This record gives sequence, structure tokens and C-alpha cells, in this order.
Amino acid sequence: MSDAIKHECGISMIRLLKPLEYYKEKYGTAFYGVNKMYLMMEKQHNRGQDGAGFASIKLDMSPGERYMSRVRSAQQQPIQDIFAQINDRINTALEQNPSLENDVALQKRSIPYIGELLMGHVRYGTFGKNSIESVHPFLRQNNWMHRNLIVAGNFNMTNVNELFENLVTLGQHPKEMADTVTVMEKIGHFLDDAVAKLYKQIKKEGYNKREASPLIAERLNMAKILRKASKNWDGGYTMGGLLGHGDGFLFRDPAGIRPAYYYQDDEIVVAASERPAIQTVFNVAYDSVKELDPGHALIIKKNGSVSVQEIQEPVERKACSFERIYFSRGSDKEIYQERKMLGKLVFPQILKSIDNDLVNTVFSYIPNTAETSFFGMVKEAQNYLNKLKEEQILALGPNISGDELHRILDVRPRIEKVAIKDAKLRTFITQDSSRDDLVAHVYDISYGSVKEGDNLVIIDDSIVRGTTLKKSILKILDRLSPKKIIVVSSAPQIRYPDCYGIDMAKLEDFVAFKAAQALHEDHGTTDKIKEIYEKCLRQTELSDAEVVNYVKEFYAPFTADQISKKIAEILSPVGIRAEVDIIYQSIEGLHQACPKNLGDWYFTGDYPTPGGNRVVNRAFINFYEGKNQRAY
Ligand SMILES: NC(=O)CC[C@H](N)C(=O)O
Repeated sequence: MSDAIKHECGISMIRLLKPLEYYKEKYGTAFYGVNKMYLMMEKQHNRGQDGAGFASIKLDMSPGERYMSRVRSAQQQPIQDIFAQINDRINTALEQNPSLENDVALQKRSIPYIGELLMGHVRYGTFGKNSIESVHPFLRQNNWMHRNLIVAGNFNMTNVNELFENLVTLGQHPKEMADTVTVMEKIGHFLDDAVAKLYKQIKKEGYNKREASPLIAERLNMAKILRKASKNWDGGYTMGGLLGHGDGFLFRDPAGIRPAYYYQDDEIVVAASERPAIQTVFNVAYDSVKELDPGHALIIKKNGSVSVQEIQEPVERKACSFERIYFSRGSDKEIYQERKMLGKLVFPQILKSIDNDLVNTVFSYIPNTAETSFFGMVKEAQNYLNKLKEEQILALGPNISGDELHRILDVRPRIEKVAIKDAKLRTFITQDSSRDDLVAHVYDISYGSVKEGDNLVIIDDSIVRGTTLKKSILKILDRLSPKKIIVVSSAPQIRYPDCYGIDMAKLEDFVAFKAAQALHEDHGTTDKIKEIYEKCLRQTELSDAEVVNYVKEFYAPFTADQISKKIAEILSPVGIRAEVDIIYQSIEGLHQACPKNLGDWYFTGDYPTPGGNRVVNRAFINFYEGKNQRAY
């Protein structure tokens, strides 16, 4: 990916179903859960680098003993930072008191972070700031064990302002505008309610206050609480939560926009945003990791019982296709195949662009995430050549000479590592006038990988703004003197904002939007832009369900090809010698390659929740009025 889009968050949850002694005995350490959590978070570090957090709960502690711990970091290497802190605490405790070494019960009482229920989170913010206060997990504390709530999520609500107002109407006074606080307070409100009602009921049954506590834990119906809390949520979400006494949950939105997976055996229950994180860390097979159904919650009671319950009725499945194209690690068995298919499906367009001339064409990719689609693209080039070779050989008949055969078979797709990413360079870049020259060097090239006059095909997973292409990649590739540079995007054109967890909230950031705008100017149809703005304005008072995505009309007059051509023009840096062509995946190709993840609103404008239409409506108004702000 050449455009850094800050995106996504990753969740990990672990519940150890056996006493800690069991893990000490079997795996040599009572810190088994903490160690596994570290690995789970590292394996998902692709999902968030703005911050990371960890929380754990110890079951069955006596009053006066700490049972919840949390550590968060917004440092440069946040996962490393939190686990360095955790390690430090553990090692210091072990050094100071050597008798702890083999006494698991004492470890549990005196060392923080160790526990049976653990949650980890890596964050890229979509709402609020990047300071430590915005880092998950969030904590809602109370002297009543059951009312303690720890929440972390991969989510974005389109109606967080409205949800905030609802809380205020309920008489609450949330301490922050962070969206995670709003969601947590919403759950917390109904949790408080449920605990109070249960307590009343249990008292009526003749139990005293002390006896009531374990009974509340047993009877607390998390599904019911989540049902009430999430009634008005409009967004994409996977929300994880822990309750002070030891219940845990992971809840996924009704359209399955955000991903969630889980695994269970008699030792552990584990959940994560990505399947391979679970597979690798626990060495379990692909099939034993389940996807959490949309609208459902995985609920793990303190007593170890596990259930999956419907919370909100699932709607049409619209799992985010960007997860498959780019966000998730490509190590997932299905995603790996899907990315290769994305590369395969763009090949016919490439062939056209190079005029079937594979002999004078070099294939390459933008490091690192586009590598898998590159393999798919190259394999298709091989297939194409094989067919050609077959025809040539058959045409020459049985008397073909060794030389002829050799000449035919010698033609292979030319694949090279052309672009190199100098990752470290980015951090050095300052804001002064020398910036552009520095930016141009974020990528480097392999000299000699391309002959003068070759076509150079370079695949990327998507093109959002195209800034890096224009300022760095195309300039540096041009130094190799290709005749034509064909930039291929394994994803379709990004035309609409995301409002479900990816930080792409402004229309004018998208190069496809800029291209359509330029086409309106070329065609003298800028009146249309004003007309769309007026239509958007008229909708601001409508309820979400009534809002229509009129921004589609902005693109409607132009074909995808016209827009791609304009994008090539916009992204060609001044003075470039090579001809630049830009090829995008088609929407049909995307659906064919990723059949389970048909959520494609950023490409098509078809939002899976009503709030999406309001967001895109607002985004267009912001663009037209020149307001540089997020639309949600
Ligand atoms: N990418 C995400 O899932 C972000 C979660 C949440 N909206 C935040 O900004 O903290």
C-alpha cells in the first residue's frame, strides 16, 4: 500500500478455563495467558500502531485484593511498551520475593496482570485524539464487582453524537466525547440497571447482601444487557468487554461489517479480529476457528460456560471487503487465495494496456502488502503465455526443432523487484521546503531491473489519495526509463468515505473524487455539483432511513475508465517521461474474488446501515462548503 491509510483496530480476548496452576503444570508458567496475549497482539499489530492496551481480571479474589489491571500506551512501539511494563512488574516481584516462583496462588494475589480473563487491543483512531486517554481498553469502575466494566472495540458508529445525547437525556454526564466512552457508558447504564434489579430480586428470595454477590454473577444476563444497550447503534463494530466478576463478551454488528473470530477447547476460549492470529498463537487448524455470526455475541460466563447468542437480528451480510484487500494479514488461508484472485482478475486489462507485448514488459509490485496479488497477476501472465506457447508448438507440428522449441519456451513473464520501500525514511521527513525531495526518496528502485523502453507494470492493493504515487513512486520509477508505467490497483476506485472503522472520512482526499470533479470541469457540468450539494442540503433534517446517497450522481456521468484516465493525468508528476496508465479492479472482479465480503460502500456508495447515507451526505456538504472536517 503506497498510501498509508490509518485504519482498523484489533481485539484479542482470552479466557483460561482451568485454574492457573494447571497452566503452570502443563506449560511451565502461570503467565501463560499473558504470554499468549502478547503474541496475539503482535500478530495483529498490522491493525493498530497509534496505541495498545491490555486488561486482565482475576477470578474469585477476596475483598481488598486487586482483581483488575490495565496498562495502556501511546508510545512509538505501543505493544512493546506495554509488555515491557508488564514484564518489569512481574520480574521485580519475582526478584523481590523468590518464594513466589512456585507458588501460583501467591503470584495471583501479589502480581498484577496475571489473571484468567484477558483482553488486548491495538488501535488506529477513527474518532477523537491519539493521546493515551483515547487508547483502549476503557475502564468503568465501581465498588460493586459486577458493575466494573472494561471495554475495547474495533468499531465506528455513524451516530455517536446522537448516542452521546441519549446518555445526557438519561441524566448521565459522560466525562469524555470519545466514542468508546459513549458505547461503554451505554452498556454500563444497562449493566447497573440489571445488577440493581437482580439484587432486589435475590434479597426478596431471602439471601443476605454477601450471599447475593455470587448469585448476581450467575444470573447476570449479558445478552439482555447488550440487546438493550445496542438498540440504537448504527455502525460497524466488534466490541469486547469484561465484567469485574469475570464474565466476558465479544459482540459483532448485525451486518458483520467488522471481523470477529473465536476458538474454544477445554483449556481456553480465545477471540480475535483475525483468524490467523488464533491459529498461529494456539497452533490450531483453520476449521476449528469459527467466525462469530453477525449480530451475535460470544458470551463467556465466569463459571466457564460459553454461548453464542443473537443480540440484534442480523441484516444482509456486508462484511468489509477492505479487510480482504488490505487490512487483515494476508496469511489467512482464504484471504491469501482472494488476494491472488484479485491479481488474476485485473490481468486482461493489463494485457490490453501493454498491447499483448509480454516480451517487453516487467511485472512488479509496491511493497509489501501487494505481494500476494502480484503472485496472482503473474500466474495469470504465465497461463496466458502457456496457452500461446501451446498454440505455437502445435502449429509447428511433430517436426519442431530443438532450437524452435527452446525459443518458444524461453519466453516467460519478466518479474522483478523494482520498488523498494525505505521505511525508516518517513520518520525523518520534516515540514520545510526540502520536504518534496525527501518524500521522493521514500521509495527506491533496483537499478537494471527494467530495460529502457520496457513497459513496467506495478501492482498496489489500492490507491486512495495517490500522493505517494505522484510524489515518490512514479518519479523514481521513471528514472529506469520505461516507455510506459502501468499502475494496477487490486481494489476498485475508492469513491466514498468509510464510516465503520477505517479513517477515510473526507471525499476530497480521494483521487477518484478529484478526478470526477476535474471531469465535471472539463465537460462544463459543474452546475451538477451545485445541484448535488443542494439535494444533500435538503436532506439534513431527514431521518437516516430516508436519506439517499446523491453523491452517486457526482460519478454517474462518467465511466470508470474515464475516471481512471483522469486519475493517471492527475497523478503524473511534472516532467515524467513515461506514459502513465492506471488500471483498477472492477466491482464485479472484487465480488468474484471476495465472495464472502461483499461490503463495498467505499467503492459503490451502497452503505449497509442508514447512518452511512447521512455520513456521505454530510461529507459532500463539507466538501462543497470547504469545511475540512470529518463527516461523523
Ligand atoms: N479503528 C477503530 O476501530 C477505532 C475504534 C474507535 N472508534 C477509536 O477511535 O478508538
